[in-house]
Amino acid sequence: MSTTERASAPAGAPPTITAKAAMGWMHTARFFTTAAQLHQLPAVDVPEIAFVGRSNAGKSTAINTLTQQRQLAFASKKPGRTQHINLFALGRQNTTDAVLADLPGYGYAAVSREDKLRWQRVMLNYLVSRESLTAIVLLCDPRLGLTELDEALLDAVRPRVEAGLKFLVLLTKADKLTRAEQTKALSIIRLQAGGGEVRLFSALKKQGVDDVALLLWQWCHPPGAAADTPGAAEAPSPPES
Ligand SMILES: Nc1nc2c(ncn2[C@@H]2O[C@H](COP(=O)(O)OP(=O)(O)OP(=O)(O)O)[C@@H](O)[C@H]2O)c(=O)[nH]1
Ligand SMILES: [Mg+2]
Repeated sequence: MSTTERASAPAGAPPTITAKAAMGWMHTARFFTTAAQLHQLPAVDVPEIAFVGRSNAGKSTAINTLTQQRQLAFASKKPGRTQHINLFALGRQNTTDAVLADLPGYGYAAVSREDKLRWQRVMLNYLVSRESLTAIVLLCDPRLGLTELDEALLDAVRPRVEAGLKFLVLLTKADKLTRAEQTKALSIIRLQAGGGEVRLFSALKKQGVDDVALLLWQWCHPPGAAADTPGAAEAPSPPES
C-alpha cells in the first residue's frame, strides 16, 4: 500500500486508511481452509473475524460482497447451505494479516433437533474458546430482529466482549426496508444489542459495504500493533496433521 492511500490522521490517533484501500485489502481474500469440527480448525496467529447468525441471514453473501468476489463463500436461496466453518485469508502479496470465518447458520427449521443442538454447541464453543477470534459480525435480518438464538449468542460472548472482543450487528437485506423502517430497525436493535456497533447492510444495493470494510480493517490493525499495514503480518500456522 502506498502512503498516499492512507487518510491523514492526527498524531496518536488510530491508524487509518481510506475506504478504497480497505476494500482493496478485503479483495485479497482467498480460500484458506474448511473444517466440519472445531478441533480440525488450524490455529492462526492473526486476527480472526467470525460471521455468525441465523441460517439464510446473508453471511456468505456479505463475505462475497465485502471481498468483491462472486463465489468465495457459498451463498444460496436454500437455508443451511454453509455446513462447515470456512476460513478465508486476507493480506497482500501472499502474506496473511487477518482471517474471515464463514460459519453455518443456526435456527434452520428443517434440520433435526439433535443436529441443531450439536451445531449450537460447536458454534458456542468456537465463539467462547477460539483464541484468534478478534471480532464477531452477527448478521441479522431486520425484518425478523434479534431472535432467541441471537440473544443466547450475545449472552455467551458477553464476557469476551467486555474483555475487548469486537462486536458488530449487521442488519442485512436493508434493501427490503423503506428508509423509515431502516431507521426504526437500527434504533430497536441498538437497544437490544446493548451498545456496540450496529450497521445497515445490503449486498444488493452495496449499502454499508465501504464502512464495514473500514471497520474490519481498523479492528485487525489496532494502534500500536506490530503490523498495522496490510500484508505485513506472518502467515497463519499450517493445519495440524
Ligand atoms: N435482497 C437481498 N437478499 C440478500 C442479501 N444478502 C443475502 N441475500 C439473499 O439471502 C439468501 C441467503 O444468503 P446466504 O448468504 O446464503 O445466507 P447465509 O446466512 O450464509 O445462510 P446459511 O449458510 O444457510 O447459514 C440468498 O438468496 C441471498 O441472495 C441482501 O443484502 N439483499
Ligand atoms: Mg452461508
